[in-house]
Amino acid sequence: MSGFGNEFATQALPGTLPEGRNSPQKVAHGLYAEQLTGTAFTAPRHANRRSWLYRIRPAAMHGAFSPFEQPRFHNDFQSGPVTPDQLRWDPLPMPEPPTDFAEGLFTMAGNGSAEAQAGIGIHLYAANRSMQDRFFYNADGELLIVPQLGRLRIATELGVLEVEPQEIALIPRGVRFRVELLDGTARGYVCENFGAMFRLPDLGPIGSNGLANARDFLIPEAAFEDIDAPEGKPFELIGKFQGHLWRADIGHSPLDVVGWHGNYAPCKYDLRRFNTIGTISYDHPDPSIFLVLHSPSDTPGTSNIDFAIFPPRWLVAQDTFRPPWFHRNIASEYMGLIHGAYDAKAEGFVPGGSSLHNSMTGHGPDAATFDKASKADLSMPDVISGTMAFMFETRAVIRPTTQALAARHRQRDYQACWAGLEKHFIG
Ligand SMILES: O=C(O)Cc1cc(O)ccc1O
Ligand SMILES: [Fe+2]
Repeated sequence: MSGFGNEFATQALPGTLPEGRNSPQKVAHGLYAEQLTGTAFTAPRHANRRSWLYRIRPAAMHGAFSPFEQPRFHNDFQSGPVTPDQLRWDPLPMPEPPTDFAEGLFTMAGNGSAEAQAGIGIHLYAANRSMQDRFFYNADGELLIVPQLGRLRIATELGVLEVEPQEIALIPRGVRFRVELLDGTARGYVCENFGAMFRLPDLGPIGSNGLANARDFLIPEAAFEDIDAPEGKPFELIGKFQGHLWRADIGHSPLDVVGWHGNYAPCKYDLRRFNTIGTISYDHPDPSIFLVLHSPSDTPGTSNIDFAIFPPRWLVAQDTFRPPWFHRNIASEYMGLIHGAYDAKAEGFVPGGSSLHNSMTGHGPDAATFDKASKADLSMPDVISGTMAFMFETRAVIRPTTQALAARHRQRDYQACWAGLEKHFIG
């Protein structure tokens, strides 16, 4: 099905969805009715998100929760000093022992909290096996999954999404799912959104089309599992709740929703469908022109999180330094690279890598990029192809975790990329 935030109705067995009401005395096929709300009951209609699920067993059926030990995945963004240094990392190394998606999550940075209902958790994942007899949900926020290596099959309560690198998946807060690896190994980025749900940005003078078009977001049809755990060998439900992981026994697959209707559902989007808009005269526009999704904050025009991409595009600007300019912003920027090379960095920023430039920290093109772009022949258009970088941009400072700062894959010489910028001043 297609269309961001649309109202959908889907059933894997005919006659599942009740007509004219949500909660009949008896649901067809002996199912239970359950409502899943993602916004306040009283949220304005345009922002109100909920779905009705018709399932084999209610979500309430599972054992008691106890802590699940996975110390690399958390929301401890510290309250002490945070370095204003420019930071960059190589990709997270692939694990050697069998590691699934939940076990392979590694928290890099973040701000805010689930409790504050504002902020971001930024995580990487590296996995080499599918989740087996195990299901995951996140009560703390919506998950934006950005695969960088390997295709994922994400089986959710509301249906199955298959995503490959250069596609993204959005899993709403609370929705239970299992991640299977279709290529044996997988690596990527996860943005955990503690604030308002991601939405498509207003387009202003761009008009009624452009950037990420609503119809290119794909939503799964209902698909269910009717699986009971073997006697004495329960499955596992892992929940993330208030910054920590918990586990509970569950005697059946919770992916047992036979039909659902509503507008609170997972979706996927192919970043290659992005309608990229840029200058056809002069100057390099602000990166807000590349906005895919944003989570608004309580201040109009100032996002909790912006998810922007840097896709293939033509550069035609005249009398212009065409790559990203040198800059300092009030916002903070965490970048990743899915594919190819990024136009502001000649080397060192590799696919699977990350960079972090916090509020008012100076950054921009490296010395090699500055040199090349300052001498480029602007009478010819230039094409940037075979690339896909992205940015999680937030209003609050992005605090790197202790493990990210200490990580072997951190590039401790990152600042050297600007050391070769020469003094050209002629007084
Ligand atoms: O820092 C970066 O590379 C991201 C970025 C790109 C751009 O085109 C303009 C501003 C900006 O922060
Ligand atoms: Fe920047």
